[in-house]
Amino acid sequence: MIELGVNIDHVATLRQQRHTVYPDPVEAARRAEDAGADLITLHLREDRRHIQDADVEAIRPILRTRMNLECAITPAMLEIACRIRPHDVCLVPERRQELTTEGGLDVVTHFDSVRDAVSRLHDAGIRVSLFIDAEAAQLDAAQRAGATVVELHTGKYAQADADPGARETELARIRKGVEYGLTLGLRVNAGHGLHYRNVQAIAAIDGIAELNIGHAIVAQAVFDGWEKAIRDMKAEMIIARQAAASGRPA
Ligand SMILES: CC(=O)[C@@H](O)[C@H](O)COP(=O)(O)O
Ligand SMILES: NCC(=O)COP(=O)(O)O
Repeated sequence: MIELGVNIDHVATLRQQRHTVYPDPVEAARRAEDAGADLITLHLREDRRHIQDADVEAIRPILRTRMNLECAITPAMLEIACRIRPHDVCLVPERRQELTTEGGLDVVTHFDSVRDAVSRLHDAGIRVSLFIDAEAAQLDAAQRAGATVVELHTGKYAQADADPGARETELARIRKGVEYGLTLGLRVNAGHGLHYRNVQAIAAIDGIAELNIGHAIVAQAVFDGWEKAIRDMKAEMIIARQAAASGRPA
């Protein structure tokens, strides 16, 4: 089956907007698990625009599922990850001025630093995922760097919402990436920019193990409440996967 990682970054965004104590990402994580989240994803950005170090510390021990900590490859972040020891670390590229994560990690170009980071995290007992674009060269490099998991960046697919041709091109690229990643023996996850109307085609791709979704769930929670927003997203994913498996249109 397919797993849902609920990304709680933008619960913290709302809190940081006014430096209040609410809404509390710890409560968001606990209640996400109650609603069926298979894991909790959070991105500790270098600029600390949403998730704070204290959030990561507080959430790690209360989780009943697993923590997927997203971070950039910097000495400080690797230090934090090795101290907190989440179940998974997903290494992501970061640019200070970006609105959100714009592209995948360029493992080909930064091969040595990625390989060293993977090795250091593995030594700490942490599974490592690399957030990459669905390109054969990046998948090859990810495997050679020692990662056992990749997360394919679905941002371009999501941006093509209004352009059916571009959407199909991106979907085909992701399908091909999943297929190739599996032949390399990688666990293949995906995420970024997925929402209630575009998640189905991605969830239907056989072989994707997990989708990480945040912004759309937090947005939907404004209208429906947090738990319902999570349950509904998971239902969309599972129905799409089951329909694809049985040859029915989702
Ligand atoms: C790496 C990734 O795709 C997520 O972490 C996403 O970027 C959410 O965090 P931001 O919205 O801060 O980019
Ligand atoms: N890695 C992708 C993620 O965690 C969620 O991204 P988004 O749904 O907030 O765009």
